[in-house]
Amino acid sequence: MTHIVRTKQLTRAYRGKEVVSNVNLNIKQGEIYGMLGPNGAGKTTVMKMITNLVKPTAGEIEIFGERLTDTSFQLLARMGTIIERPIFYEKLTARENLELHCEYMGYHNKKSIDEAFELVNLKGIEKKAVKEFSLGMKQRLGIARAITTKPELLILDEPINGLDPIGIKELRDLFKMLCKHYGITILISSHILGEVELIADTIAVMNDGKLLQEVSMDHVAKQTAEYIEITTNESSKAAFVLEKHLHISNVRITDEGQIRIYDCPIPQSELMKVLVLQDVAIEAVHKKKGSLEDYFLSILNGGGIVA
Ligand SMILES: Nc1ncnc2c1ncn2[C@@H]1O[C@H](COP(=O)(O)OP(=O)(O)OP(=O)(O)O)[C@@H](O)[C@H]1O
Repeated sequence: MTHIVRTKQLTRAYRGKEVVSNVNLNIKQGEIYGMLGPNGAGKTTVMKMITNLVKPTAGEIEIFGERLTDTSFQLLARMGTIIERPIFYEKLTARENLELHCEYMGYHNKKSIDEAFELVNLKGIEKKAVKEFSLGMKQRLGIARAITTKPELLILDEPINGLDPIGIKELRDLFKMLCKHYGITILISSHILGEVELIADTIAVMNDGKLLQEVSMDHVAKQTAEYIEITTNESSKAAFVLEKHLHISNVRITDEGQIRIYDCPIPQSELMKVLVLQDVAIEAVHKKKGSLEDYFLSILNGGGIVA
């Protein structure tokens, strides 16, 4: 598996206080990687270090397989970024802003500016001065600017802040499309679970400067799958019966002694019949679905869900 970004023990301290501590990220080529965490978790600082805006106190960053240093201009030219709010020359038009950006980046394919405007749905208004743009339009212009130079890696810090639901959906679709059709790897941060879960392939959960978990959404989906929960004070016997008589082994016994059956291959009624016939005393049976929110809260609270 090729990794586009890897950080090793990445750490940053301000006045002796670590705001990012020993963070190891592994961002794979072609994926959308979501950094999730409350305000102040350290997400922006990690992104600033990856884009050379802030120097790490300790640790290493590897981008496109090369170690990032003070002079890694070639590596930085392969990235498109929006860190914190995108800043523009307000009196200039949207197009002039992008043209200036291309000049600054030494990128000389002006046609890509038209493509970028089209992709972010700003075609037709690119001759307007940026000062007339709404917040949502500025966010989209920021993304247009980040993609004009055809980056291989997009780094977007809270890109959907302040957008309305339609704007959010448009950007979500755009990110997926950039990833799928253009093969761009995207690192995106957010403090809102619902935003990240809908687009990310991998999620890094951060809190208080630490990476609590790096997990694939496929894994999370399994953790939050449907299950049948049986309440009994004979959980070991029940698990034995399930295995012996029904060959059901995808079972977990909770701390409270309930049995959770994942991917149950037979109807609930049949399951009950067999347990009752084998003399297992059952108090209750429920069909349940693990919630994604609970899953992440359990990570944030230092728990973690065991498969
Ligand atoms: N230049 C700085 N000097 C001192 N402390 C800083 C500096 N930049 C960031 N911090 C502190 O580092 C911590 C992490 O900030 P950071 O902006 O990386 O978090 P975040 O997860 O991106 O949150 P947010 O979404 O609020 O920006 C915060 O406590 C912040 O106050």
